[in-house]
Amino acid sequence: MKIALLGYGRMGQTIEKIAISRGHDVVLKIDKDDTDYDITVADVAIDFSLPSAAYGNITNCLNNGVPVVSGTTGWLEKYDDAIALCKEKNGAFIYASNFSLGVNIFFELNKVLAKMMGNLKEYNVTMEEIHHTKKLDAPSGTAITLAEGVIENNSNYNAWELDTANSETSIPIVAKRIGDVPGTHSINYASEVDSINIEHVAHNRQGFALGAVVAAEWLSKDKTGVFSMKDVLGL
Ligand SMILES: NC(=O)C1=CN([C@@H]2O[C@H](COP(=O)(O)OP(=O)(O)OC[C@H]3O[C@@H](n4cnc5c(N)ncnc54)[C@H](O)[C@@H]3O)[C@@H](O)[C@H]2O)C=CC1
Ligand SMILES: O=C(O)C1=N[C@H](C(=O)O)C[C@H](O)C1
Repeated sequence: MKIALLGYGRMGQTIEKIAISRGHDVVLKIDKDDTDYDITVADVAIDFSLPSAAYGNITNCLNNGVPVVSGTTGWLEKYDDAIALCKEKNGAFIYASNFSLGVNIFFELNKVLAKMMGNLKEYNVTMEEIHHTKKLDAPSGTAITLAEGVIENNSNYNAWELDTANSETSIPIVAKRIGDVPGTHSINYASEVDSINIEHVAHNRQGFALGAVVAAEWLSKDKTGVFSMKDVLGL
């Protein structure tokens, strides 16, 4: 498979190694100063760029009939426009706030726990995410997906807020930036008598990168439409 990497930073470089180890050719490595390139030389594109760049990269792929996988976070105010373009162009697109297998299992665990806690009003939920100091967006895309998982499955909550919640129905997400932490997410339900805590800890970026390459392999096999990692992993 011929892969275009849109964004050649920490994730782009990790994805390149994994893609090559799985027998793929990386035919384009596009970073911030590359404006003049032909995306159609690739069978599939993988975008891990910046919140400000992701939408332009995705629309370029969809407008040129190239299936695109995006893991960039912090651009989701334009997600519905990307979906509409994908449908209009009969294209293929996957966005995931987190491509790792472990986090996608954690997403499902979070939903089950949220449902179980729905009738237990004595527990209050809080979330925490910890990432490296170079991260541009807060809260993380993964934390937002986790908060949405609680809101969809527990009628005690209808919103999330960064740091402190201003109402009982809002989930506070505390975002910490420390060293080179690849990504730690935890969800805590606390009552006066006890607490329940679930946590996912990424040890490095390999899991995110492998998931993105697996998603690109899956998407490039004659798929049209908008998909998620649940589709790829069959969860
Ligand atoms: N969904 C997931 O599983 C994961 C998502 N991420 C997200 O992926 C994104 C990238 O993360 P990192 O690689 O750690 O960041 P990074 O800062 O190391 O790399 C981003 C690269 O994009 C480049 N760039 C800037 N403008 C561009 C443009 N127009 N086209 C292409 N590239 C451009 C930058 O120069 C930089 O080299 C972030 O939004 C991060 O939150 C990171 C890890 C996992
Ligand atoms: O910026 C990162 O590094 C990460 N970003 C993603 C997010 O915002 O959730 C995924 C992962 O946690 C690493």
